[in-house]
Formats: sequence, structure tokens, C-alpha cells
Amino acid sequence: MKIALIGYGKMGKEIEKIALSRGHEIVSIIDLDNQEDFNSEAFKSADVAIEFTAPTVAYSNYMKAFAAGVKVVSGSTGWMDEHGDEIKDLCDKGGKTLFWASNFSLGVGIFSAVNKYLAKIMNQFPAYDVTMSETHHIHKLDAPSGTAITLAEEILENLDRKERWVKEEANAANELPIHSIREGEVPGIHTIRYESEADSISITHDAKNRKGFALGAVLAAEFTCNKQGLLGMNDLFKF
Ligand SMILES: NC(=O)C1=CN([C@@H]2O[C@H](COP(=O)(O)OP(=O)(O)OC[C@H]3O[C@@H](n4cnc5c(N)ncnc54)[C@H](OP(=O)(O)O)[C@@H]3O)[C@@H](O)[C@H]2O)C=CC1
Ligand SMILES: O=C(O)C1=N[C@H](C(=O)O)C[C@H](O)C1
Repeated sequence: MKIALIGYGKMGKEIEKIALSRGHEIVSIIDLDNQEDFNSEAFKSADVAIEFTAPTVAYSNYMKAFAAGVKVVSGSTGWMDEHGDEIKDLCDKGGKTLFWASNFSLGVGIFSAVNKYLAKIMNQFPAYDVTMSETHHIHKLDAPSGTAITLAEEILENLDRKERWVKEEANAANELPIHSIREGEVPGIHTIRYESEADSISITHDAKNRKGFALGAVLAAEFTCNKQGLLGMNDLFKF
């Protein structure tokens, strides 16, 4: 498969290694300083572009790739609030293709299935209150992390007594607080904690490095090259 990379930072470089090891060809690498390459024949020849950049530029990168007729797999976080509806429309009605996931690792896929199950069980146990924390490296631009928001949305869908997530401190019983910590070079830790007066139950996903994210993104690209529409991890893995 011919792959273009948009964003050649920590994730772009990790994805390049995994894509090459799986026999793919990298036909174009677009970073901040060669934006004109979106118009190149090399970029247009890609079966899929894999985009990992930043919250403020992800959406415009999708538009440039779509204009070049290239499908996109993206893990960039922090853009959904502003452009989520528009992207959904473009994919559902406009024939464009975006595979997006807040977290591409298989481990987080498994963690998310456990999260939903645990939230459902907790409907029977009102003595437990739930909180979430996420820890990432100091370079991260968005908070809470995209993964934390996805996990929180899963809790809201499955635990009847919670209605919205909030940053840091809950002010009402129906709020789920997400605490964000930025330290060192941590690749990503997410913890969900249920606490009663008697005890606590915690589940944690702790990424040891970025390999899991990168492998998931390449698997998603392999999946996406002959698909159309707005795709996500639920399309790739059935848990
Ligand atoms: N879904 C998932 O599984 C994961 C998602 N992420 C998300 O992916 C994103 C990138 O993460 P990461 O690789 O660690 O970040 P980095 O900062 O290491 O890399 C981002 C790269 O994008 C470049 N860039 C900035 N603007 C543009 C642009 N307009 N066009 C093309 N390239 C651009 C940056 O260039 P320069 O350095 O010159 O600014 C940099 O090389 C973040 O939003 C992060 O949250 C990260 C890991 C996993
Ligand atoms: O910025 C990161 O590094 C990460 N971002 C994603 C997120 O916001 O959830 C995924 C992973 O946790 C690493």
C-alpha cells in the first residue's frame, strides 16, 4: 500500500518504521515546512494518508487531503468540538473517508470494553463514585486527553447517575471529573477509579511507548484503503 504521512513528529516517525516493516511504501511526508506537497503527484498517489499533527491544524489537513482525493487515518486529538459535525457530514454525505480514533492501541480497545462493562455494573451499586485521571508528557497541547474524553463518554452512556464530564473538580453528583497531569515524557496513562466508603476499584491502561498507537494506526490504514465514510476502532475490532 502507498502511504503518505502528514506530521513527522513522534508519531509520524514511529508509524513510518511500522509501515515499512509491514511492506508498505511511504510516498510523501508532509510537515509544517512543505505544505505545497499536498498538491504533489506523490501525495495524490497515496492510498491513505496517516495524519498525526496537532489540535489546531488537523481539520485543515483533512480538507487538503480530501481535496487531493486521498483518504485519511488520523489520531490527532482536540479538534472534535469545533469540527466534529462538519466532518461527519462530509463523510456521511460527501463521499469523504476519515478513520479517526482518540487512541489506536489494542490495549485501550480492550480497556474501553472493560470500562463500559464496569460502568454498567455500577448502576447497581450507588455507593461508588467514579473519577478519572490521565497523565501525559509535558509537550501535550490538549487536556483532557482525547482518550480520557472517549472513556468518559463511554461511562456517561452506561452509568445512569452521571450526565456530563468536567475538568478537574466535580460540583454536582451527576458530574464525572477528569484530572489531567503533565509530567516528564509519559506516553499516556489513564485510570478510572470507583470509590465507596469501604474500598476502591481502579482500572489503568499504561502505555509503555508509542509502538501500540503506531501499529494500530497502520492496521487502520490497511483497513481503510478500500472503505468509505467515517470509521473508528469499533469498525476495526469487535470486542
Ligand atoms: N490517537 C492516538 O492513538 C494518538 C494520538 N496522538 C495525537 O497525535 C497528535 C500528534 O502527536 P505527536 O506525534 O506525539 O506530536 P508531535 O508534536 O511529536 O508531532 C506533530 C508533528 O506535526 C507537525 N505539524 C504541525 N503542524 C503541521 C501541519 N499543519 N501540517 C503537517 N504537519 C504539522 C509538527 O511539526 P513542528 O514540530 O515543526 O511543529 C510535528 O512534526 C497529537 O494531537 C496527539 O494527541 C498521539 C499519540 C497517539
Ligand atoms: O498526545 C499524546 O501523546 C497522546 N494523545 C492521545 C490522547 O489525547 O488521548 C492518545 C495517547 O494517550 C497519547
